[in-house]
This record gives sequence, C-alpha cells and structure tokens, in this order.
Amino acid sequence: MPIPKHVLLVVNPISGGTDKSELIELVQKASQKKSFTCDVYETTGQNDPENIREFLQNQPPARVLIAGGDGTITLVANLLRDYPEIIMGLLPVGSANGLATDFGLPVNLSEALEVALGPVHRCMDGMLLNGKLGLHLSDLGLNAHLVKNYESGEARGKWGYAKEVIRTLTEHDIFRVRIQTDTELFVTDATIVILANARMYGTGVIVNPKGDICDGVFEVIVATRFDVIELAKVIAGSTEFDPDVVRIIPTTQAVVECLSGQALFQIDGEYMGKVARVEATILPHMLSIAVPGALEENKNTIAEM
Ligand SMILES: Nc1ncnc2c1ncn2[C@@H]1O[C@H](COP(=O)(O)OP(=O)(O)OP(=O)(O)O)[C@@H](O)[C@H]1O
Repeated sequence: MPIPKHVLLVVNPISGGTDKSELIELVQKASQKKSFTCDVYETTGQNDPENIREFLQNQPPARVLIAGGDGTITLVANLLRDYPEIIMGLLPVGSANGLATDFGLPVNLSEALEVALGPVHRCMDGMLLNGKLGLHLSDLGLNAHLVKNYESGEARGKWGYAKEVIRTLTEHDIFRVRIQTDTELFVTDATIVILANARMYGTGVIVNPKGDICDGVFEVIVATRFDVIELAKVIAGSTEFDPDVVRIIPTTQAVVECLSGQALFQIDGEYMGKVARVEATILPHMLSIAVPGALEENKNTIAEM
C-alpha cells in the first residue's frame, strides 16, 4: 500500500511562550504546496497521548511534525514506536532542544520546515531509563543537579543559567556508584554518570564525541572527579580524555547503583528526582527523523517523498 501523503502537526501552544498561529499557517501552506493533507493537533496537557493515537490510527500520516519542547517530543516519539514507517520532523519553538542541536536542525522556522518535510531522514535509537523513554542524554549527578537548580531557580536566559552553573558547582558532591555494562562491572567515585544516546547537550557541549545516535548502543560516561583540564576538553569537544578521569563505555544496557545514598537524575533535561538505581536499555532504530543535508553526506538516510 502506498504511504499516504498526509502530515500531522502536533503543537504545544504554551511551549517556548510564543504564539503558534503563524507556525500553524506556515505548516499548512507548506504541506499544501507539496500536495499533502494536513491535520493540526494542539496539546492540552490532558489525554494528549490517547488523542494523538486516534489521529495516527484514523489517517496514518507520512510525517508527524512537532512544535513543542522535550516533553512533547518524547510524548510523540513514544507513540511512534508503534509506527516505525512514520518520519518525525522537529520545528523550533524557542527553547533549545538537544536533539535539534545534535542533528544540526535549522533554528529558523522556514528552514526547519523545509527540512521537516524534506527528502532526507535518519534513523535514531531510543533508550528506556527506569521504564521511561529517553531520546538524548540522561545523567545522574552534576548536570541533573544543574537541571534541578535551573528548574527551581527564578533566573532565566543565559545569565540565569550561568548563575545556576556556579551555584551547582559549589553545592555538588562526589558520589559512589556501582556500574554494570555489557562488558564491565566496577565501583567508582563520580561527579556525573551520563547515559548518552546522543553526542551533545542542547547547549552545544559535546560529551560523547564518538557517539552515534543510530548505532544500536549508548555510552556510559563517568567523570570520576572534578578536573579543570578534562572539563575544558569536554567543552572544547575533544575526543581524547584522561581515562583516569573520564571513562566512556559503549553498551546496550547498564545498571547504575548509587552506593552513597540517592543521586539526582534527569532525562532529556527533565529533572526526575533522586534515585538509588537506574536501569538503562537501548531501543535500537526506534525512530526516523527528518534531517538536513545531501543524501551522500548522511549514512543511514533514505530518500523519500
Ligand atoms: N495547552 C496546554 N496547556 C497547559 N499545559 C500544556 C498544554 N499542552 C501541553 N502542556 C504541558 O506542557 C508540558 C510539555 O511541555 P514541552 O516540553 O512541550 O514544552 P516546554 O516545557 O516549553 O519545553 P522544554 O521542556 O524543552 O523546556 C507537559 O507537562 C504538558 O502537560
């Protein structure tokens, strides 16, 4: 059966604090230009998964475009696990999104729309973390502490973020963990344990330089202590770390147990509270996402539409 030429746009009207009427109009016009029909679903925060599933079942789209933050993207991605043939397209709504940064998606809406409806797409893995879907980067410790401080603090924007970075660095303690991967079992001190499907945080800081979001594995990255030089290397996007300070272990599953009390935990920028243990598993090739670029530049891409 040919893939129906239909687009579903999922919009979170409150995400990024911007009015979405122009965005909706742009998507409708662009879809029309490509002879697609287009449905728009605006989230309400109530029964959104059930409502979106109904749209997917009633008229299966070739693409689902998402104009929302990480919460909305994860919600839709979770549903698309049952529809592997549907391609996901991301549209910018103001706040930085880690996946968009990682895939080099344009921040300009018209350009992002071109990509979201364009011919190139890439497969990506997902992750299950204590039963919850994660698409990008999750961590215990330092960064989760920062996410918590930023969420609970009042300051916003770059300066607000910088202020919380300093507060977090002064507050944060080293913790002890037992980590089990496909190949290793070890106990170590840690300032942060990252479970990385992707390469970089939404801020552009690369923490997983050799990571590939479509390789069927994720990386466990452990920073065992604060080290200014290693930290500078991370920020500069270096691929060579001092193995005594930063360990990077590719794996398909991992268990991280906190041996010195509970640790702060975050998934894709959402603070999840304190946990004693995280079980992580890769969900290989879970999704397809529309990306920019020529076909020959993108392995794992397929031309379509
Ligand atoms: N119409 C709505 N009114 C109020 N809340 C909504 C509405 N639609 C969705 N939500 C809530 O928005 C949250 C998801 O927000 P989302 O992640 O899309 O945006 P964000 O918070 O601006 O982005 P980020 O998490 O990247 O900062 C969910 O908690 C959901 O319940």
